[in-house]
Amino acid sequence: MDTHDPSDIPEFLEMSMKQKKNLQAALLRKGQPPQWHPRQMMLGQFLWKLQHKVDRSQNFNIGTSFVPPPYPPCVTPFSELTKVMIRDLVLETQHRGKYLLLRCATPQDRMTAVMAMVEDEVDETILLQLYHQEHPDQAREEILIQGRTVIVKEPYLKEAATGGYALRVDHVSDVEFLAPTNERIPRRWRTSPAEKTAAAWKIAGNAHFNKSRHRAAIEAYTEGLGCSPTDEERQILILNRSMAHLKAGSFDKALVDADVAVLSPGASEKAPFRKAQALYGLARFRECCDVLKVLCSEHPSNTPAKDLFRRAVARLAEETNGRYDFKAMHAEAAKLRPPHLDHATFVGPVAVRPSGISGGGRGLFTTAAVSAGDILLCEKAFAHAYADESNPLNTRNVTILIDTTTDNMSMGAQAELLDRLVRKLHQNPSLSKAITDLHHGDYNPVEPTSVDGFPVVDSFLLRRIIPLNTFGCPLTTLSSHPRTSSTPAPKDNKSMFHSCGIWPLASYINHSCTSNACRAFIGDMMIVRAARSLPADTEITWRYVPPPAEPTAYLERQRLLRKSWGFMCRCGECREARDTPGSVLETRKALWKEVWELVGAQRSTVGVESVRKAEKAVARWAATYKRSPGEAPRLEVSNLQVMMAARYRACGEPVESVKMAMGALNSLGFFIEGGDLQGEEKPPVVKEWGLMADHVVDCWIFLRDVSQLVAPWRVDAVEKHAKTAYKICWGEDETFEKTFGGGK
Ligand SMILES: C[S@@+](CC[C@H](N)C(=O)[O-])C[C@H]1O[C@@H](n2cnc3c(N)ncnc32)[C@H](O)[C@@H]1O
Repeated sequence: MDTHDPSDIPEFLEMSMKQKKNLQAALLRKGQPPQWHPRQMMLGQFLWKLQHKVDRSQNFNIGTSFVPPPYPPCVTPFSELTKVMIRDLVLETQHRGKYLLLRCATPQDRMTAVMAMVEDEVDETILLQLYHQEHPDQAREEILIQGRTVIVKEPYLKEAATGGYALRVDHVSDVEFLAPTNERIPRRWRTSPAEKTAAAWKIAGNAHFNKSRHRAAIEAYTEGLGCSPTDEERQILILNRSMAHLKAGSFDKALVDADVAVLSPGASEKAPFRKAQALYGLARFRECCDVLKVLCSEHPSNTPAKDLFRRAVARLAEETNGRYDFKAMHAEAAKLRPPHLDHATFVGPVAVRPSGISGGGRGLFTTAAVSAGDILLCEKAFAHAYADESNPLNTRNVTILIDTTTDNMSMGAQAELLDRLVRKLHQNPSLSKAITDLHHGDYNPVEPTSVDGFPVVDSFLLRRIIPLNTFGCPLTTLSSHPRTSSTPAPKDNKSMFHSCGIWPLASYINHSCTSNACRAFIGDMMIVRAARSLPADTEITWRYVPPPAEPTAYLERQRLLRKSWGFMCRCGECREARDTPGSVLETRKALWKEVWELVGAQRSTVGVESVRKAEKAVARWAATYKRSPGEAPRLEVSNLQVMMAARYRACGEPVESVKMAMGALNSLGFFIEGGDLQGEEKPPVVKEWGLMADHVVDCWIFLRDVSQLVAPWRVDAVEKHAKTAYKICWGEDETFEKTFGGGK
């Protein structure tokens, strides 16, 4: 939702079509043995390219990857796989039930994938391409180290885009890196590491850790643990490994190590601290607080523990009562890049249930009555990829993933999101279900979620989940909204963003153009509020695509919904648009022209007679609808009424201008009692909130400003409604006064 879709860009479309043809040609050779080139030639070519590679840190570089048709990750235990040699492989085929034992014959190269030439035990050579191996935030360490042994399970051989052949590994769980002492390494490939003792491995591990080589550090500490360490050495190795896991984002493994350390005799205070850090990383704040409470009472001078305890208590409070310091969150988002904030998810009175919308699968429902503006959830992104919206491709390396099966393209941050998601699930299987349970269309995922004790991550499943469940997002709604942004809004794609993320619970919300909830962002936090009063057991809905800019946009909206999410919307607004005959659309077009000519923005001054004429034209337009505004909001009519309210005000007609502004709200389905400037002095009471269109807040602010001049008795009530509308759109009302000033 709201993400840039590069698949309509002609250059990319052309590239995709070309590659599709290449793929189809390659698939014709499926099952055939490849024409192998001599080993020296293949190694020479790879090394030559590596040596003559342009320094990519100095150049703008686009890496393209064409995703092959989906193939499943290996879920067969290693003991049931049989070894094959490179020469046994056939083209465009996944070799189920087989594995390759390989040694890295060259240093690695890095493009969209991590690559190296690898050889088997009879010295056959091939290019190995590993995808999604790296966490985008982490210091880049060597993954395919020359001389190291790797196992590729159920290998997939394909023609490489650059010519020749390659083993393509899309599933991180299909490759195993063997530590130097692993007994599966053939004797003639074995090298004897310099480190022989636990103490030496600890020193080696620490050296790697200090250079942010966390994989290597973890491996060294693991080797040390296999060298009969003393109790003291074991405690240090385990705690250091736990720390390296924390740094690598493997909170599950960090927790396992910390738990072992806590139970070891003579455990130091670092053990519960590591445990608390891992629990914090997994957002298990209550357990984290429990551990830290004991630690801080036993070691009152442990400052890092006290600091973490303070943060964990704050997160627990957010998670429990949904109260956030939004101003502080804005300050954090302004400072941090990427804007990944240190806050907890609050789940309000909502639950996932079968949707009431035909074909809608599951949806999110209220479990208690809520009022307009109430918080439904404030969710921390499970994964979030940031791009500076003012210059989204201002990075040296841009990745474009082109899926020729689904015709889906992702670029920059969207491609990065996939890497982030794969790494997070691979490193933290305890968190997987939140993502793998999300809607994935007709994709059939594999059953087991682990094999040989290791998590299985299906990157093709995630590739299906991402386009269906991802939200494009600004740095903050406050900084991007046309009303509060310091940069002018782009004319097209006004709510499309390059930054994006996955908010799993929010993903259960189905689409309706006549939505009843709104989302706003502060960094990687999404705030969802009720846009109207909702009784308990109401299905929450919002718009997947922006509201139509013009009456004819109905078909375009349906096309977008069908293309991206596979359904047609049948809300009141869409049914009204569908049932509107062409002749009525023609009438509306003519009326729009008439109104525009009478009071349009191109006219510097407008006489009150023209505004009255325009008002009549708008009334004729409003009479063309079959359904009430409550059922089918009339966005275009409302927009025109806002324009006329301003015109009446400029003509010195406050009563008429208030009537028009209230009319603009009524056209969106608002039902407001009192509040006009004639008759009794009754402040407006909103009985029903309507569609939360972009101009709703402006309307209320307009009403407040007019009231200040001619009817101060209504200012407080109007400002209260303005604040509620602001809270719904911007997610919070702490910045309301700064944006729109105080009421008096
Ligand atoms: C982000 S998911 C929403 C949660 C999803 N309903 C589920 O069961 O997990 C988007 C998918 O929900 C379904 N969906 C959402 N809104 C719908 C609507 N108004 N009518 C029919 N299907 C809808 C479509 O299958 C769409 O691809």
